[in-house]
Amino acid sequence: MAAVTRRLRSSSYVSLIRRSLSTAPESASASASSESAQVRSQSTSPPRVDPKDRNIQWVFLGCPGVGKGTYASRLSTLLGVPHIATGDLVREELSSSTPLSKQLKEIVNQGKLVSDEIIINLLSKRLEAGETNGESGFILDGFPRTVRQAEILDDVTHIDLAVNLKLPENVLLEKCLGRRICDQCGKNFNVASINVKGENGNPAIKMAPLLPPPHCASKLITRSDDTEAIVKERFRVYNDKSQPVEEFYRARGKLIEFDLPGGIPESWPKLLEALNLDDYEDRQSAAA
Ligand SMILES: Nc1ncnc2c1ncn2[C@@H]1O[C@H](COP(=O)(O)OP(=O)(O)O)[C@@H](O)[C@H]1O
Repeated sequence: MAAVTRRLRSSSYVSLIRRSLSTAPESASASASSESAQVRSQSTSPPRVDPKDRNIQWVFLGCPGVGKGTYASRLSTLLGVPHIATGDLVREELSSSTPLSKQLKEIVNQGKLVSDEIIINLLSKRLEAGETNGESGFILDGFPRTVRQAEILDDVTHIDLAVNLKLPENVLLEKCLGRRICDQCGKNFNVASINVKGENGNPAIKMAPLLPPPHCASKLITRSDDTEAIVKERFRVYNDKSQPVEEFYRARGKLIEFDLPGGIPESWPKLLEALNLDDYEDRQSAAA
């Protein structure tokens, strides 16, 4: 583990990603997904080890709108590791006026994925900055999103756990359409009030809106890619390109499947339980 941490901290980690990118064949995705499809192991269960003694190099998977950002960010605060969301890196780039931002705008607003090359360059820069600041460990949100990205990550470092958050697609659509961001502070909110009846063996799901405080209420904006047509295209792209990534980690015994039972109050304690962190939060608050 120490060797991996050293490797992660050393700047060679970033150059390794770049080197892997230039050598990984495009066709790797197809072969890896068919290989993984043959090996179907059960979801894993993380060890009950104090996170202080545990290497935290996790990835969060899941459809657009499922709440990867919400839960990855809460866990990052709890565990003291950086939360790195590639969607945020893309949006930061979009807000600049570089030639790359124009290219990205077009891709993102069609609900498509940015190329592996571009996303890995953005991620490498972010990791490089983290290395300089002495960061250790990470929770990646929105990466990897293709099997090729997963293979490149696997080539350069060890991933301990892949957490796959799940919600039914009708709930995901409502959640995406309800998303709002405060233009000033950047915090995320959701104005959707979700109340889906249980049918066809699926449980009922209720989620209260996550409303902004008064000082953010007049500054809410909607992401340009959160329209119904673009969200549906993103679901299609997810099923096509990103779902095989679930299989990639399942085949390696690293996948935790987590069906969200409702909003944050119901889901957060259950997620901590699934990650064997349920008593860790209590111990942290007791120590504070
Ligand atoms: N790992 C990635 N690979 C390719 N494109 C990405 C990746 N991460 C983010 N993007 C681009 O940024 C957009 C927004 O990402 P994100 O905020 O993670 O969206 P979502 O809410 O759909 O999970 C994506 O639709 C895609 O165009």
